[in-house]
Amino acid sequence: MSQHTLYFGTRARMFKIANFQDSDVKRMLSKLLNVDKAALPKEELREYNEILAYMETTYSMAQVCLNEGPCLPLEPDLEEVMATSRDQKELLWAWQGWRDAVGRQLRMTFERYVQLSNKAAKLNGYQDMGALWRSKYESDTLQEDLEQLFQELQPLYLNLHAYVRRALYRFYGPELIDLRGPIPAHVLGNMWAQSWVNILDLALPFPEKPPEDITKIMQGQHWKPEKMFQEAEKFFTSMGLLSTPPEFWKNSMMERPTDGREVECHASAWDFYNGKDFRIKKCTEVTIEDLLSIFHQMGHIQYFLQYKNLSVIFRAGANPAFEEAMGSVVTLSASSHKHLLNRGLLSQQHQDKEEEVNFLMSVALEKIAFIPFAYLMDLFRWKVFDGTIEKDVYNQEWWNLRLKYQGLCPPIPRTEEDFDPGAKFHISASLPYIRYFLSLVLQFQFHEALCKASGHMGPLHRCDIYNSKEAGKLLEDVLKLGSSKPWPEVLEKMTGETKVSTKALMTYFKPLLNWLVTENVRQGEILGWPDFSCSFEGSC
Ligand SMILES: CC(=O)N[C@@H](CC(=O)O)C(=O)NC[C@H](CC1(C(=O)N[C@@H](Cc2ccc(O)cc2)C(=O)O)CCCC1)C(=O)O
Ligand SMILES: [Zn+2]
Repeated sequence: MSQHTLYFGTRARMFKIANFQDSDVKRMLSKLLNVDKAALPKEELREYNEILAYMETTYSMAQVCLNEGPCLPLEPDLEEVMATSRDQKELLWAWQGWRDAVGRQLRMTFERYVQLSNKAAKLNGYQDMGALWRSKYESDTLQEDLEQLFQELQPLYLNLHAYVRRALYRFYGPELIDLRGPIPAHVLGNMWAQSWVNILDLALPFPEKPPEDITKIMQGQHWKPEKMFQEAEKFFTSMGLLSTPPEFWKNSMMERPTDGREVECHASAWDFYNGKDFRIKKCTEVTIEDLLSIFHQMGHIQYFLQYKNLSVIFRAGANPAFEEAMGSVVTLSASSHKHLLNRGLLSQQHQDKEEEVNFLMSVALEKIAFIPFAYLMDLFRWKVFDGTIEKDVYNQEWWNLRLKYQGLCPPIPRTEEDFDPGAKFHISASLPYIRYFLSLVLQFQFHEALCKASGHMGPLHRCDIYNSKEAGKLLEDVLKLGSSKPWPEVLEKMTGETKVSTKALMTYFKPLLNWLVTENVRQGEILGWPDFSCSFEGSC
């Protein structure tokens, strides 16, 4: 891919785009001009690739060892501890151990990664790598638009944060939780506190009506990873979309290898750009969380399949957030009560009002909790690339953003020996992240449009587009355009709107927001974290 990019990128530089009339040719030339890291001189490209390999290998090989016991990898062991342990000392052990094993090791390398990234960006005509990443969205008001979306979602996040803080206070007590302060980052059920769905049991609005445990039902029905992949594929084919070719089933890695091979377990979907070979690599566990993640990956595969006949220059999503939203929009239907009941993964026929609030809470703990995290991940990196954040304050600036946007603080003091952002996959793998923030808003906008096309009546959170050929046709018309048209045109084709809007997301969560506001008023909650004075240097 790098050779192809360099060869055609170099030749594209011989032409002045302004001299062309055909909009497709102009679009192709402008995309070819960006050769990303291939612009680096040979020596520095080699060093850059070594740095990327070192960061990703460090991340994928890292383990945290018990005193005299075994060493635990991130997937599935440390993630399991973070998800299920309710012992804050054990949570702290995993949280700190992971950051010592990964973040600390990457600190120096990351500084060199920033230098080489910015050099590559400049050689492509960009101010810095952040500017190159943002250029994928073809908008000169991107940062303002993103801030506007974030502000519109604040009421929802602040109410959820206050409510969850109260739930954690009830369980862990005042010595750990300050009802007017930020939440310690290790008790939210996830290594990066980016999704809080694993503490649903502590935050269930109506605990006397707990939802059925779908993971237990899957294991009881002897689900295997392959069946999970087939289930995800069936969702797409039920809508009249494309099935996966035989190579997919032959070449994908669906489970962690048992032959001793060390693999990067973070799930990913791969297009080999030959129109035939498409793969998913995942260390699958039989859980509902992994089933939904496979739906997400299969969404990437469906996009690859739909645009495989386009010129290779246009084989990408309309913008990176479209790619992410295509997989996630399907999970909104797949995780609905109606769908899970229809697929035999739930037995309870209907949900009453209170069970519906419980359900919406579980979706909010996954999707609303994620908003500020997804926003700050690249706010941090953009500032690192443009020099606003200097290398000797990487970690304290990271925690300033975690406090400001997520209302979290580190459970123990952090120093500049640490490099906590490096403990997140996408930072060690140099994968941009703002795509997930934008995808969160887009996926609800798509969900609303697809539900309408499928003839769904009633609340958005009860919609399931499974089996809808109309929704499938709408999706297909968008997916097969790839990145050949400006994304506002593609958005309009799907939703009738040319702007990203939080309206659909707010509609989906309206019943929950009403309940949250009432509950928080009843408890006299403070929204936000005015008491952010942490006891010692920046920790809770
Ligand atoms: C060659 C290559 O790089 N391919 C790309 C795809 C492409 O560019 O074509 C790719 O496979 N990227 C991997 C990444 C994997 C996952 C992820 O990392 N998710 C984020 C954010 C998130 C969190 C919750 C959620 O519900 C949805 C997303 C995280 O876990 O932090 C892990 C589980 C889900 C998605 C992905 O699929 O996006
Ligand atoms: Zn994705």
